[in-house]
Amino acid sequence: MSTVLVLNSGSSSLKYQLLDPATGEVIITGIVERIGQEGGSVTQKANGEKLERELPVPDYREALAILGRLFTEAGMPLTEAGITAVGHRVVHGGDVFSAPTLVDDDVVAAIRDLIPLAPLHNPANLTGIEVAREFLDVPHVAVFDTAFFADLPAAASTYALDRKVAAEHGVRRYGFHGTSHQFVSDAVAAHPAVVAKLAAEGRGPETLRQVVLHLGNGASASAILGGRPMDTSMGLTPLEGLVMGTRSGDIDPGVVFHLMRGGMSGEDVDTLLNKQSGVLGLSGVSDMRELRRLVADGDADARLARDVYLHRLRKYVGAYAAVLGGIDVLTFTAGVGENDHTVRSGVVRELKFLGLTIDPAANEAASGEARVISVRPQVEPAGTPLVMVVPTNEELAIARQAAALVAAG
Ligand SMILES: Nc1ncnc2c1ncn2[C@@H]1O[C@H](COP(=O)(O)OP(=O)(O)O)[C@@H](O)[C@H]1O
Ligand SMILES: CC(=O)OP(=O)(O)O
Ligand SMILES: [Mg+2]
Repeated sequence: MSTVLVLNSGSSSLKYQLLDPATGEVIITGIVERIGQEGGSVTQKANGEKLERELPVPDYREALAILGRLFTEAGMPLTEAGITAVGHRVVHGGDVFSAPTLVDDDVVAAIRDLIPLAPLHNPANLTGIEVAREFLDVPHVAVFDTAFFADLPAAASTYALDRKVAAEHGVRRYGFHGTSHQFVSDAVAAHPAVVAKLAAEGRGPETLRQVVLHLGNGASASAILGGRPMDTSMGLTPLEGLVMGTRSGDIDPGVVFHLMRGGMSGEDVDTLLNKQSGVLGLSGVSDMRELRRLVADGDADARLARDVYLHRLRKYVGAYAAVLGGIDVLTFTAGVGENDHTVRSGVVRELKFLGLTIDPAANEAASGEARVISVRPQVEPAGTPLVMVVPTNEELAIARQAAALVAAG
C-alpha cells in the first residue's frame, strides 16, 4: 500500500494522519499537544484503538520521535508504513506559492522569508518540515492555505491603502483555510442535489454561486463562482473576518491605535486580538459546546457572544450574496459548522429574504455525510437556494495533492 503522512504543525501542537490517498482510508491519526510547555500529551487512534499518554514534549524533534515510537507500537513502524510522501500544511504562501510545492532547501528558505506575514503560523510549519525531512527520506510536499485564493479578483484582494506601501510590505488579502474551501466547494458542486438543481435550471456548473462557512476554532467565509473564489473573509493574516474562538475578526483598525496610545504594546494588542478575543474574550470560553451550555444556563455574557458571532455570520452571507449576485448553495463545514445545528439555524432563520430555509429535522439529524438541510418542496421552484452541511477533510485533500505531485514528478 502507498500511504501519505500528513503533518499539520501548529504553534504548540502537531496533528498527524497516515492515510491512503487513493481510498481515503485513515490508518493512524493523532495529535501531540503542549509542545515546549508543561504537561505535554499525545492522543493517537490506530487499529480502532485510542491511546492517550502524558509525557514531556520539549520540542518538535521529540514530537516526531514520539510519533515514530507510537507508529511502531501500533505495528506500523515508519519505515514499513509504505510512506511515499509527507504532506505539510503551510498556512501562509504569500505571493510566492499558489500550488502544492515539492520541498527543497530553496522552498524552506522562501517559507522562512514569509514569517513576517504569518508570525503565529509559519514558524511552526517550518519547524515541522525541517524536522520531518531529517526523519523521513521521502518527497515532502508543502500545501498552502492561501493557494486556493491566489487569484482572487483584484477588487477583492486589494486593500484601499497607499499602493506603494502595500506593495512594499506585501499587504493584500491572501485568504486562508483554502484547502478546506476548495475541498468543500468541489464536494458541493458534485453533490447530486446540486447537479440536479443546475440541470433543472438549465445552467452550467460555471454559474454555480456558493457561500462556504468554515467554522472551526479559526473561521472564514468564502464566495465562490463556478469553483473560483471571488472573495474570502480572512485577509493579510487569519485574523480578519468572522468572530472566532479566540480571534476578534473584523474590528476598526483605530482600536489598535487607541489601545497603543492607552499603553499597550504592539505585541500586547496582537496577543489580545488573536488569543484573548472572539468568543473567549466575550464569554470566558472558546469552545462552542461550552458556549452553548452557558447560554442554556442563562449566562448573559455567553448570550451576547453568541449574538455577536451570529450577527457577523449573517452579515458575511448577505455581503457575499451581493458579491455573487445571489446564492445557489450556502454550506456549513468544520467543527462548529458540521456539529452545531443551533449555529446553522441561527444564521439561516434570519436570511429568509435570500430564499434560504432550514428543515429542522434535517438540520438536527446527526450525520457525518454531506447533506441538504434546507426545506425540499415536492416541486422545487427554479432558483430556490440549497443549504448544506458538508464535512471538510483537509488531511485527505493535502494527502491527495501531495500524492498527485509526487506521481507527476
Ligand atoms: N458537537 C459540537 N457542537 C458544537 N461545537 C462543536 C462540536 N464539536 C466540535 N465543536 C467545535 O469545533 C471547534 C473545533 O473545530 P475544528 O474544525 O476542529 O477547529 P480547528 O481545526 O481550528 O482546531 C471546537 O472549538 C468546538 O467549539
Ligand atoms: C489559518 C487558520 O486560521 O487556521 P486554524 O483555523 O487552523 O487556526
Ligand atoms: Mg481547522
